[in-house]
Amino acid sequence: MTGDVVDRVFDVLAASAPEIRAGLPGRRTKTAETNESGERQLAADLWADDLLQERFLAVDGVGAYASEERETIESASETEADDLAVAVDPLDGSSNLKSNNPMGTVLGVYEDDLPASGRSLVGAAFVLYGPITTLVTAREISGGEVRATEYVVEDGDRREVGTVELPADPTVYGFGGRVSDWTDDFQTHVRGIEQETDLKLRYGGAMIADVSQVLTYGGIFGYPGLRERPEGKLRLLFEGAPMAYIIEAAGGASSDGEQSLLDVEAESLHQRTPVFLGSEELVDDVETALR
Ligand SMILES: O=P(O)(O)OC[C@H]1O[C@](O)(COP(=O)(O)O)[C@@H](O)[C@@H]1O
Ligand SMILES: [Mg+2]
Ligand SMILES: [Mg+2]
Repeated sequence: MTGDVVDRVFDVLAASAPEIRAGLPGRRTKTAETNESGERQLAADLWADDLLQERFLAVDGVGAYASEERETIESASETEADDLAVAVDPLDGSSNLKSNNPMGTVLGVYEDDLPASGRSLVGAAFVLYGPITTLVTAREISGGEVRATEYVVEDGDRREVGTVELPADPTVYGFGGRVSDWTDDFQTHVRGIEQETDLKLRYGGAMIADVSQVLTYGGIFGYPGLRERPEGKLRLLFEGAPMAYIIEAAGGASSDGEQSLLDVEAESLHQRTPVFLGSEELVDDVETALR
């Protein structure tokens, strides 16, 4: 039953992706509005949020919709006690719209009322609007095993490409924020990566696109806690936990600097957290450096 609802949510995301993509060209301008995180919203952010709210709340078995771009949780017109909640970053990396660089959509499907920790996730997915539109999903397949699968989205349908597994030999790294805003410990750690490893820098300013490189080539993506903002930038419910669910399903690891992002307690809907996602040994190294 839960698995069926999760599948329907993934289907709706796949069906909506080409439509969202097609609606982007005319919506690259900033509006006068700001979201709960204090960021100026683009016309595209607001439009994709409205579209996804309507679509997901119409799914049988989905009772609630929450998003980075709206203050409060929206409920379906008719709800049941065991309904699932969908939490969405409608456009991740939307500042890339101006320069025409890749962006994405992220979602988590939670079985508990929001805010809930990543341990309540029963599914997560992201769409990458790159040269082609791809969808990566993660959900339980049997007996507690969660699998990540990649699809190509064509004509609103998803065609399976295969299981996603991080390569054993990592090759890329990328960290967000300004270097001067990083803590001394984190600066030292990154200098070590630059000078003592063979990893190549890959950073594009959209978490989805950067994590997709990590899923493909192995490595690490992170947005650390900053000197003036120890909680970092990315949001736990809409970005950190869903991506952690996916990367852990693909054989990688996640961390807020101390523990798996799935174990971070969720106290508020728009809560931020430092985010590290990638190959297990590289995530372990960050935890050691920040300890
Ligand atoms: O420009 P910065 O500070 O490096 O931040 C980039 C990060 O912020 C984000 O754009 C935040 O996501 P939104 O675009 O959904 O607000 C991430 O995708 C990206 O990793
Ligand atoms: Mg985002
Ligand atoms: Mg966003």
